Amino acid sequence: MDFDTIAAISTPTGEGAIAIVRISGDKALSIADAFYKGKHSLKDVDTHTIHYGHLVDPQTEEPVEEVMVSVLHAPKTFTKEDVVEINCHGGLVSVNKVLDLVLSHGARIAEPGEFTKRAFLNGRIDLSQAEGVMDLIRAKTDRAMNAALKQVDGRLSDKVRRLRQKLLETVANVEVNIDYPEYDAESVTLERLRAHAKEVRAEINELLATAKQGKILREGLATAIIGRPNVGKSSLMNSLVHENKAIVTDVPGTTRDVLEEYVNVRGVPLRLIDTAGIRETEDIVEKIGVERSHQVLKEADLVLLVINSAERLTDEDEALFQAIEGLNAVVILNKTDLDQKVDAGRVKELAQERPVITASLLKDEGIEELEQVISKLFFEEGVETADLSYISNARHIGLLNQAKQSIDEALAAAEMAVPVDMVQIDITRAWEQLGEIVGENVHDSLIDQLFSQFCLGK
Ligand SMILES: Nc1nc2c(c(=O)[nH]1)N(C=O)[C@@H](CNc1ccc(C(=O)N[C@@H](CCC(=O)O)C(=O)O)cc1)CN2
Ligand SMILES: Nc1nc2c(ncn2[C@@H]2O[C@H](COP(=O)(O)OP(=O)(O)OP(=O)(O)O)[C@@H](O)[C@H]2O)c(=O)[nH]1
Ligand SMILES: [Mg+2]
Repeated sequence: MDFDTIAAISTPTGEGAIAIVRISGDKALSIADAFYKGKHSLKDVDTHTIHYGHLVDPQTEEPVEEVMVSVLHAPKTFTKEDVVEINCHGGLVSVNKVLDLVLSHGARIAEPGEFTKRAFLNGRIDLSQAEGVMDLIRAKTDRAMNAALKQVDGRLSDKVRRLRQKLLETVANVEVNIDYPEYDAESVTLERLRAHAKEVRAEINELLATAKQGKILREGLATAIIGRPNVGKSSLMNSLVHENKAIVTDVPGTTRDVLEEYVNVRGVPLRLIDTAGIRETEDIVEKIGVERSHQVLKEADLVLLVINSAERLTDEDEALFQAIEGLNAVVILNKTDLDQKVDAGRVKELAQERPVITASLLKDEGIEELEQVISKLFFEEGVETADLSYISNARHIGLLNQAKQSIDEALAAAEMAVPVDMVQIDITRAWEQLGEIVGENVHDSLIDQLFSQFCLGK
């Protein structure tokens, strides 16, 4: 396809050793060559080679930067277009000067995600692979990164293509039946269609079964630490992240706002949320914090309820147990190094089926057990798919559900002995819905919206 030449800074902003300005498009080489001075003209060098030299502003003849320039000829590049990457010194001023030079010689500044969008539009990758690229950048744990990498490699695309092929074959069968009714008795066709459709439905169900964990892998399990003031919530946060991120003091009401940290607990990504201790309070700042704590509770996938075992249970503790009714939770009886005053039997009763762990965060006791319980909660429920192909993207989940419904409708129609070409309509719809996952027949505005969520220079 014919596109203009784009450029962007492809490394994070800030000071670093090296920064890269990436250029892609027909004019990439001639643009870079206009201000590059080295041993050879960039037009004469082999593809996939890197060259030392200087950038010189042709107007002022002032040297701008000392650089290394990579030259990559189409089509074996990230975008399938000619690509030039200028590796310059990683200072804000330097890299922006280089970008300005590139832009003033005929390149246009790239939109967020535009390099990856070109890889898609030029047919190097499909839409689910492009979405995988973004997940790769955002991955917060090894596991999430592996899953994203598989998607970039086309694992999901291959699966979706196979399912579509299977549906297509049933449709082809139906066509034969319509065109040459004498070839294949309608009942035989329907029988085959039913069998194939059921197979596809089963595989879609398998994919959907990985979705819950996929979403958690991507976004982290929203884990709220709650409890009365001063019971050790912030201490728990610090123990789990193995760092002193949250302020811990012996003053009740220390944590005023909600504090978030990502942590990897035995492969389970947690989005840990430390909250303000929940109590009736007149302090205006603390009051807002307490309201936010209640809000966090509403959105939590998992609750860690901390109780001070060196004090008797209070009405506030009992109220907290009520507040977590119906939620996944682990109860932590903290401060076991002090004189024990809590009624452990009553806590067990209030916790119902939920795990209760005793801990002394001050002495670093109980954390191992808690980590074990969390990873068990996460992996026990289901399917830890061996090949790590999780579905985690809301768009994919929606489309899989739609395709499943279309197949259900086809199967229901087949049961009711409606004409076979009516059944075909439902199967074709399922085929189209699966196609949207890999980017077939998707609307331009959806494409634009998906890529605009990428970061600049990607
Ligand atoms: N300097 C630099 N590093 C980078 C990237 C980049 O664009 N520039 N990437 C950007 O994300 C990633 C690497 N991704 C890439 C993916 C495909 C191709 C590519 O040229 N593919 C061709 C040819 C493959 C081959 O030679 O075998 C193709 O698939 O046709 C290049 C980079 C990570 N590191
Ligand atoms: N003895 C003892 N003290 C602890 C233990 N865990 C935490 N503490 C102390 O309890 C006090 C409160 O701890 P924090 O972690 O700040 O408690 P919090 O629940 O976050 O308190 P707020 O933010 O005020 O709601 C601090 O002085 C901690 O050092 C423990 O296991 N044993
Ligand atoms: Mg705190």
